[in-house]
Amino acid sequence: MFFINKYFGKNVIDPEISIMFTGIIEATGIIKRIASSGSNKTFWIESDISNELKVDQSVSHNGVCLTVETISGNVHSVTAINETLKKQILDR
Ligand SMILES: Cc1nc2c(=O)[nH]c(=O)nc-2n(C[C@H](O)[C@H](O)[C@H](O)CO)c1C
Repeated sequence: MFFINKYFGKNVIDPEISIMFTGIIEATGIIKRIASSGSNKTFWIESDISNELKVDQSVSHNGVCLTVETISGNVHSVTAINETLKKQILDR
């Protein structure tokens, strides 16, 4: 599940406690599919706000800003490059 915010959010990572997302959470999304292409990963996410998004819009997912690539009904897709996957918590 992703926490989705159309604006910038911030992840606060405390290994003793867990991971807390700070910022206004506009929606939660369910990951419907993940596909790898080289070291990149594309996520298809179903959410109540997916159909309000625009292609090329920067949307925060668990505090990580990702660019919307496709929108189909209530599912949108984003791709995280390896650099992002290494630094962030998207695929854990
Ligand atoms: C707008 C945006 N879009 C993407 C994206 O589509 N895919 C991606 O992997 N990274 C993007 N980034 C950068 C990340 O939010 C993040 O700040 C950097 O990868 C550093 O961890 C940004 C800022």
